[in-house]
Amino acid sequence: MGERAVSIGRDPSGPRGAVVVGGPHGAAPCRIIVPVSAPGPQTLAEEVRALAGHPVDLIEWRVDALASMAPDEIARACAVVLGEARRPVLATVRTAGEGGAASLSDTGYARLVAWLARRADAVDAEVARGDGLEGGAAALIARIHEAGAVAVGSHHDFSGTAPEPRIIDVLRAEAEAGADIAKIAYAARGPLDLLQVMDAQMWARTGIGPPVIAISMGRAGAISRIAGAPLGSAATFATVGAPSAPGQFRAEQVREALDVMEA
Ligand SMILES: O=C1C[C@@](O)(C(=O)O)C[C@@H](O)[C@@H]1O
Repeated sequence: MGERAVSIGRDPSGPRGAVVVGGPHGAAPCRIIVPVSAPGPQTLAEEVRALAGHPVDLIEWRVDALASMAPDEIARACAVVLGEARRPVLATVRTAGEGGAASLSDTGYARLVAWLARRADAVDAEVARGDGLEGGAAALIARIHEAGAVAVGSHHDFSGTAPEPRIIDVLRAEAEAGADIAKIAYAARGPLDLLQVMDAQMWARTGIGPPVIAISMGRAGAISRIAGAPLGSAATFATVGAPSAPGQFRAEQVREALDVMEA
């Protein structure tokens, strides 16, 4: 287990191409994901274009950063991001309970996620949202798969870090719900929190199946963002423009660090 590789990109020969995440431990490189979080279509177009020339493997579009969540505005922004992107796009609707800006009912969230899954290359699925849905997180992820996108299971806690067994349980629950990639992010209140997250990642990389992204947010957790493949990290988030979470480094800094860690 833990050797699974996931190809992200619904049209590998198209302008956004495809990127493989995960694969054999040690050999599979950690991918760099850069968020774009402009408030509207015009500024998003500029933000996506500005990624050219930077070491970006995947683009994360933070849908919740839009100034208006009206369906027309989301559709316009989506067309711009997918049209301008030259890397596969992961669409993320981060809800207020998990550190984002989207205030949606569980069914409204599921509807938007399914809509995005018919367009984007991959979609983030907050597994906790599944609790309020018929069929739970597994049904949410099944809708993403039916729509032809890769599902990234996620869980975020900006208030602190859970004990390691709980972190492993969350990653396992994401995998059991059908996520192609399992991701967690916890705020580090100190170095011991970082170690809980890193230990959980190293256990999960062989124990649960899908590639794992485990992030310890904030200064004390910074090493988790550059640990790379040797410590079981399938991908990491880095910035070109504005950061989307505490402790993110610039994409160039991460590229250099990963080159050292993965040499
Ligand atoms: O899940 C994550 C990870 C993240 O929270 C981070 O800490 O880098 C940044 C978010 O944009 C992304 O959706």
